[in-house]
Amino acid sequence: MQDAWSTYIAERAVKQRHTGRWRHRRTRHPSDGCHDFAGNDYLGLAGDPRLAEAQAAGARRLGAGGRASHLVSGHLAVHEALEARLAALTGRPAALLFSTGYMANLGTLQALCDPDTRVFQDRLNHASLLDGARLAGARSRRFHHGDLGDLERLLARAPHDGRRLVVSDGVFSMDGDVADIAALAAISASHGAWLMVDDAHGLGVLGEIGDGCVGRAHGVERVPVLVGTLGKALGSAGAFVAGSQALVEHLIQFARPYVYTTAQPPGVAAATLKALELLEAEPERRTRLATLIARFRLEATTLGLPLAASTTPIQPLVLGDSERVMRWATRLAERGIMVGAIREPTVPRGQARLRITLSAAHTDADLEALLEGLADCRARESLAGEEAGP
Ligand SMILES: Cc1ncc(COP(=O)(O)O)c(C=O)c1O
Repeated sequence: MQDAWSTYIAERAVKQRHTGRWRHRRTRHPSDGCHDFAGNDYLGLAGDPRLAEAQAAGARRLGAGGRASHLVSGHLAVHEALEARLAALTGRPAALLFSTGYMANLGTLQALCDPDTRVFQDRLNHASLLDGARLAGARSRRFHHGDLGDLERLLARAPHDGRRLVVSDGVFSMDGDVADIAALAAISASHGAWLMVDDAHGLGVLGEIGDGCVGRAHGVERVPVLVGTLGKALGSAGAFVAGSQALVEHLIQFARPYVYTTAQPPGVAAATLKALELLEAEPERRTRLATLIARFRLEATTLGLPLAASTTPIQPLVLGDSERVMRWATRLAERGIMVGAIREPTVPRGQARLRITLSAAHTDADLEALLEGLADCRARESLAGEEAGP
């Protein structure tokens, strides 16, 4: 006879498979010859040997492990140096390092909010932002994606007691569009709310110096809470929250995912410092990325592919239904091309998509292979009279 846990696990598995939501992992090696259009390594720094060398040198000097939490004995000079560099990059007085972006968002919302806080989130915000508000027990409302009128309406209607926080992704991870930071900041200020932006996908890519879609253009008085992640364009791992000294101090005191976790291994912090050095020294990475984005969009338009209105390295092709997305992704995989196959519940029903991401590390041949693969998917679909979708 099955015990209650086995039954529960088996039933959840059946339901997950039945609804087409079963998730798979693929084991691969970064140099397996695949054309990788699924990652977030936008500047091609993750595979740069100089980051690996910096990481190894950091580990040799300071140890491979994080040893203890930051508040016990894990906080080293290399973490302090990295926080200072991140604060300078984003034009903020201070920054606090977290081990992952998920934890940075969870910890920040948990430390700032409580059941008396009113949180206003873009409907397409990252799961970690939604989970953070839930963890805090905050009163959350979600506004229609990018709909500033809807946000204004919700703010105007909500009682004016207590603290209010407007929360948005900077670059939306599944759509690639960029939030209107200036407008969000103005609306938040006029309704007495703070603005928190998670610029996980903008940092390193957008802004004059790769400081992201918030960065120096929108100072701490306009965007008091800024989150950036380090495992995407910066090619290493971890995340940070940048803002006033008082905000950082508050997080050190109250953000449980900061307090109760082991510090980031020092080698990882050393690798991120190297990435920041390369971000400044090699602006051609961003120029190359911009060229690839422009070429992809031009040629995809010529092929009649359902491009989204994105100018960032995230270039989704919204194919509609999940089966169609899986068909295209499988056909591309047969050609050695990896793309993200994104389905419900990550995106709303009927908006399943191929999430194609571009990187400065892609060669012209990589891009041509992708475009040929996509053209082939399209042609085979027409031949077979398969569902063409939008
Ligand atoms: C917008 C956004 N925020 C936060 C995260 C989480 O960051 P991390 O992977 O460092 O946990 C992600 C994705 O991973 C993301 O897309």
